[in-house]
Amino acid sequence: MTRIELQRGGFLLFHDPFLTRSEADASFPALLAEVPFQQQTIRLFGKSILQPRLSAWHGDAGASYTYSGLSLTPNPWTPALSALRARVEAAAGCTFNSVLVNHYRDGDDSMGKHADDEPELGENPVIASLSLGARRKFVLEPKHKGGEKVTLELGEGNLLVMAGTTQHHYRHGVPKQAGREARMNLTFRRIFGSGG
Ligand SMILES: O=C(O)CCC(=O)C(=O)O
Ligand SMILES: [Fe+2]
Repeated sequence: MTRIELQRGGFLLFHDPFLTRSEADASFPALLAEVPFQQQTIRLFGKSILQPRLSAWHGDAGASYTYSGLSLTPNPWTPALSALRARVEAAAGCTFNSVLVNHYRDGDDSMGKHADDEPELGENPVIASLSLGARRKFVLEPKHKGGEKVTLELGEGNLLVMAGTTQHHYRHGVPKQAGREARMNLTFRRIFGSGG
């Protein structure tokens, strides 16, 4: 495990490898079979846009979150998601009540730069990000001037934990990368409020 202190504040814990090869190889098809992936539409500047990836949100019944004024109820935990949650909680040393699962079908799928800083996640969220399948560049860069850019290759069952004030000072994303095979990423989170 490598600990990376971020210059502007916050830190990363990088476990590479994390899952064994056989755990990672078994998890990918199990999740494909169990998780109801959908291409979600988001509204941006008054326009409806299809997200460039598939996703699904699972969690405890109380862990609802509010998005564009809607209170969303998570899908229930599946066997593969519960097993991975237990594995990730043991490594992170904390508990999670929800997970956002993203499926990048190929190198054309991506995630724009953002910070996971919704109020439901609390002041300094611990976000544990497990990646399966093809490795993709994960870019973390400061929101404001000063501070370093960090690029990691996430995939093949490795685990990145973002903690401390990381979400206050940095944004992260997964750019397009031509020719890459399918990848899945699970960000385990703790949602506060609504009894969760
Ligand atoms: O796919 C990744 O590695 C990043 C996912 C992410 O940032 C998120 O779900 O908030
Ligand atoms: Fe994120």
